[in-house]
Amino acid sequence: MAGLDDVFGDIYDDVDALVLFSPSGSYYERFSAIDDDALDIVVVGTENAIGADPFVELPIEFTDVTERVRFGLEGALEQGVIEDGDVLACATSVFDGGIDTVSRVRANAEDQLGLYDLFSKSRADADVIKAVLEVAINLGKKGQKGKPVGALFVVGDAGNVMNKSRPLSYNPFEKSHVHVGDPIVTVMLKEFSRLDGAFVISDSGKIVSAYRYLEPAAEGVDIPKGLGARHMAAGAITRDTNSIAVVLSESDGLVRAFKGGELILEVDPEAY
Ligand SMILES: Nc1ncnc2c1ncn2[C@@H]1O[C@H](COP(=O)(O)OP(=O)(O)OP(=O)(O)O)[C@@H](O)[C@H]1O
Ligand SMILES: [Mn+2]
Repeated sequence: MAGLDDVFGDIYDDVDALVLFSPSGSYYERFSAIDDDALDIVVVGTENAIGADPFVELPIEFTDVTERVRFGLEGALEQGVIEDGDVLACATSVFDGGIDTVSRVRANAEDQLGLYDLFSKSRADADVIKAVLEVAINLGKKGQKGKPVGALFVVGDAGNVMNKSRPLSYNPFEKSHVHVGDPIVTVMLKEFSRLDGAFVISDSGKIVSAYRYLEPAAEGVDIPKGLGARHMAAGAITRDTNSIAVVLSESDGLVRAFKGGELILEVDPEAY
């Protein structure tokens, strides 16, 4: 009689690599001990606490498993750890706790979201982009005194962004040296996001200005219908400069990221 291995075994039959998402140290060691030279093991996670090599870093702990896997594979392809067409067994956690699910996926280089590029190939530091994304997600979760709030952050290439925008009000960051990673910044950004305009942040994370009205050239920008002026300006400034933009929508509550004039990422803060 056939055992479960004969049935479920198809899932990991002839895979080129095993991709472990945020494994515990002991879990990782059990797989590293497998005696099979043809089987590569790749670890993906928000931090490499277990010192795995190769390792692919996630910018956020995607709660959507499809996004988590796609981002991980995009990063692994980009780093040359796996190849286009490789068959992978991706082991991850869908429910709370440890790894509970294995998906069989074929790596497809043409099916890239550009999500990995957003972090690794932008002018701004990956940590800065990650911090801004976190601020936007937190702002989206809590709103401003319970009311939904919108916000627009333009990150990187700040000199050019300043040249293609003008002030709507005095700049509270004029003489300050605050950085997106600083604990006080979340409070400040939350406070200042009540008023109009965009925050401009440098490659290294310094907050250059609040209250900027963006005036980029809008041609060649193809953002989804239904999004308004804030999203249009966000998309356009990333085409007109070497920046990326993170937008929290006041009307639908979603956080979106743009690069090169295109929508790259869309997440629901409530899911984090
Ligand atoms: N060019 C711009 N630069 C900076 N901020 C802008 C720009 N255009 C609009 N905004 C800001 O976006 C706010 C909302 O505008 P609008 O409703 O048209 O955008 P939206 O894309 O629909 O965003 P939301 O989903 O948050 O409503 C404006 O009140 C303004 O603060
Ligand atoms: Mn609107």
